[in-house]
Amino acid sequence: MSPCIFGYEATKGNNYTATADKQQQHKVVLHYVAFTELDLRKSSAATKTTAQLLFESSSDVDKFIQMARDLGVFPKTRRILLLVNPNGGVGKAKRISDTVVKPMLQHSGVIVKEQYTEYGKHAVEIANKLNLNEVDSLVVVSGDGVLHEVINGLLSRPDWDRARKTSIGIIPAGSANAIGTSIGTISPIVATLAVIRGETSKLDIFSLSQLNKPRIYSMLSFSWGMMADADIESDKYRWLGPLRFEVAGLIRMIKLRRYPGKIYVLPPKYQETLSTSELTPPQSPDGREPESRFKHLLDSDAQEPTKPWRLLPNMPFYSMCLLLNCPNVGETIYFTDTIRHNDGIMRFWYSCETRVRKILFPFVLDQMNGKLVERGLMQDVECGGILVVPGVEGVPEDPSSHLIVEPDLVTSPAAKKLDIYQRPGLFDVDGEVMPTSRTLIEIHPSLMNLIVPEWFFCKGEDNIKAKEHAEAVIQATKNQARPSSYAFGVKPLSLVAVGAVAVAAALYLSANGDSPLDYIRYILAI
Ligand SMILES: Nc1ncnc2c1ncn2[C@@H]1O[C@H](COP(=O)(O)OP(=O)(O)OP(=O)(O)O)[C@@H](O)[C@H]1O
Repeated sequence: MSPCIFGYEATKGNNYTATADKQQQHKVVLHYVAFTELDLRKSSAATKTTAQLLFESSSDVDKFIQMARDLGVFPKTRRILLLVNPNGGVGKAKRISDTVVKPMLQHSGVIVKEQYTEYGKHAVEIANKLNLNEVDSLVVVSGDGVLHEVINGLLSRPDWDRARKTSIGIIPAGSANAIGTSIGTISPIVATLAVIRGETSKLDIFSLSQLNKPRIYSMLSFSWGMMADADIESDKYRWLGPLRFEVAGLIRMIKLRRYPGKIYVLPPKYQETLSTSELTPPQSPDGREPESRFKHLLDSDAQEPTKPWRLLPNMPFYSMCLLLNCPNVGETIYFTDTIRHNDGIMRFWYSCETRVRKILFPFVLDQMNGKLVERGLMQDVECGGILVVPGVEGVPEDPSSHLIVEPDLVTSPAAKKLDIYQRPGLFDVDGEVMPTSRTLIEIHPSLMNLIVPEWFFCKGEDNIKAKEHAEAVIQATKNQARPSSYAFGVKPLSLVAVGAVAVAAALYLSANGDSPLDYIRYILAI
């Protein structure tokens, strides 16, 4: 990859003589990023460095700078609001901001205002109140959670249609960092370079509607079942960093739950089959964002959805469901290469599998190589909309809110025999919990603009250079032997985690009078 300039400093000294002190010469220092790896999913993929150009006169310096600007070599002047979550990840956001982001922005010509988020959901408020005349891009130094808040703050404004055009960016500094990993900006240097250069690609957004509740917007994922539980429960192990997902996932996989419910889907690209008058969405009474045309399905007294909706087969008990907008679920889970954040399609995976060994091994062995979905563990559905009808509704942590809405699925003798989970399973949207109830999920293709590296290739965008680079990266990823820190496809730290959990489980079982051998037999036999 060619080096990429992100800023410069010009000094004008005395006119040139062979003996002049170098410090006093006319010079331009170019700040640029050099790439050391082709696979930009690695945090060590790039380094920043400088080159010095000497000129004979100050007018030569001016001419050079003007020419470089005209040719687009230097970044364009823009105004950025930088939101830093001091608590993101294990508190690394502040360090990344101070040691990488701000020093790089200093010479870029980009005008920056920095603000710390002070409490949960603060970023929603900031994006909601932002003066759009003063900011061109809203960039977070955080995990995916704060970007989710920014999107929700912008899209819930009365002037959402203008706000959605403000470009948004992320410098990954959280635990999962799914968006940054997916677009190849996991290195803070590459991410900051992308923010400075300001190239954007379209971003599809999912909206999640529930009866009488404000709509929620998602740029990344919706899940229910094993993966949702593992993601949300992993918050207890935040101190472990990205490893927290593996530990929580393992615990949840060992005792899988069956969740009762039904899921209906619309055909993919359904919107394109509608006439223009059908496409114009009805405005909500307060003039806010357009309402859903399928809003009537949210009423629990509504009839079963009819054509073009269809009920997914293998109902009515799930072990996991996942809707995803990009290839990575996190830094350590590369799910599939078949999704892009701007392809206008919803891809949904679900599984009714509850045999531990059938789930555990693919998740341990294939979580980094994109083969998780190739194993047939999960059914893959392309769709244009989803209606999720859980058998038990409520706020998971509030027992007084729990309501069995599908008694046949939950309390029938057949359900009891299958040990169906009697409480609401967690609904996880972009890593945040939402109430578990009838939910309509719709796609809004290309609704927002996401800052990406200028070589990032997205289907439908005609950029040959970016396409070639993307293909080279995919090929390199497929060909590469696993990084040396992996043994038998598993990170040593994961092995330590697996070992620690196994020992803890054995001790726990011994304390309860059970034999650890019975436990191992139980896992292998189910
Ligand atoms: N100053 C703060 N104090 C406490 N919580 C905060 C603060 N600022 C933001 N938050 C909350 O921190 C949560 C997590 O933030 P973030 O997404 O940056 O990190 P993460 O969860 O570690 O990363 P990821 O989302 O990639 O897993 C968000 O829900 C946000 O509301």
